[in-house]
Amino acid sequence: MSVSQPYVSVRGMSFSRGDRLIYNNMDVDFPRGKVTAIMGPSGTGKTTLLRLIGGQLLPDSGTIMVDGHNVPTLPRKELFDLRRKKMGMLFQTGALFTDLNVFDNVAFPLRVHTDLPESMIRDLVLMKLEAVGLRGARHLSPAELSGGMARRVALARSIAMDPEIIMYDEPFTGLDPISMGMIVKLIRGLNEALGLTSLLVSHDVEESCAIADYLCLLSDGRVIGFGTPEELINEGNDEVRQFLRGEPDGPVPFHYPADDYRSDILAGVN
Ligand SMILES: Nc1ncnc2c1ncn2[C@@H]1O[C@H](COP(=O)(O)OP(=O)(O)OP(=O)(O)O)[C@@H](O)[C@H]1O
Repeated sequence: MSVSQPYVSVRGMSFSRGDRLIYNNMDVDFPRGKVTAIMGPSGTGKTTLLRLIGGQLLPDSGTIMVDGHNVPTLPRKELFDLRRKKMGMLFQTGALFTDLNVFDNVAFPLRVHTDLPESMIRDLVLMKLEAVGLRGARHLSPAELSGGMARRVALARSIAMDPEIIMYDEPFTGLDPISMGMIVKLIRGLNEALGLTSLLVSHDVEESCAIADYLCLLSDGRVIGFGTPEELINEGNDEVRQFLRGEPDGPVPFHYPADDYRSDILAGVN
């Protein structure tokens, strides 16, 4: 799919881990102001793609334009500025600081990256906490929060600096259905309220279809489908439909590439 004004535009991008080619000359555009869910079999490279967009990993070749800046060639300082001013990231491992309370966790990026007076930081933090429904929980410590609340505080922290794009990696993992529903609603709501571009990596087909404007399906180092959930469910190729319907048998292989099984067993080495 070609997008008229993408916020992120990847062209001819290749990336390997050791001798494993994760991306092979990939092109993809992520539309501005929309929620795009990036999906695909385990180990395809979804998290890797977010890290490439965030400049934490460098591609072997190709361009990764974020709002007109080619991330892989940005000097260090400009990359930090881009990340700080425009990108919010919510990684599953992005734990809260356990020795800071909820308020101070959300205030942290503002205190580190801005010279704003404390009175303004207070207003901003309360605004972000209000947006995730936890203004009343600001004095609690992370140990006093449920998993779902902690995820919402992390979300408030990741929007503290008013990013233009926010990348979520598996934001629903480990949440009970109610907390999951709240996060789904929040991701969608924040996208609209703040005019964000959102990229969401998730395995949850139902939740992703419910909030995403577009789905981007990756397999074997390339995009195998890009479109609205309806388009892909109704018109996607066999591989796309296999994935969205959760069918174990189909064109997407169950096995990670391996040597011949029989010779592997007989070789007797690990
Ligand atoms: N730090 C690393 N060093 C070496 N290989 C890595 C590293 N991180 C990831 N990989 C490999 O890169 C590939 C892509 O990993 P990635 O985590 O991006 O996949 P994913 O699609 O997000 O998977 P999942 O859905 O299981 O989270 C995998 O084969 C993984 O084994």
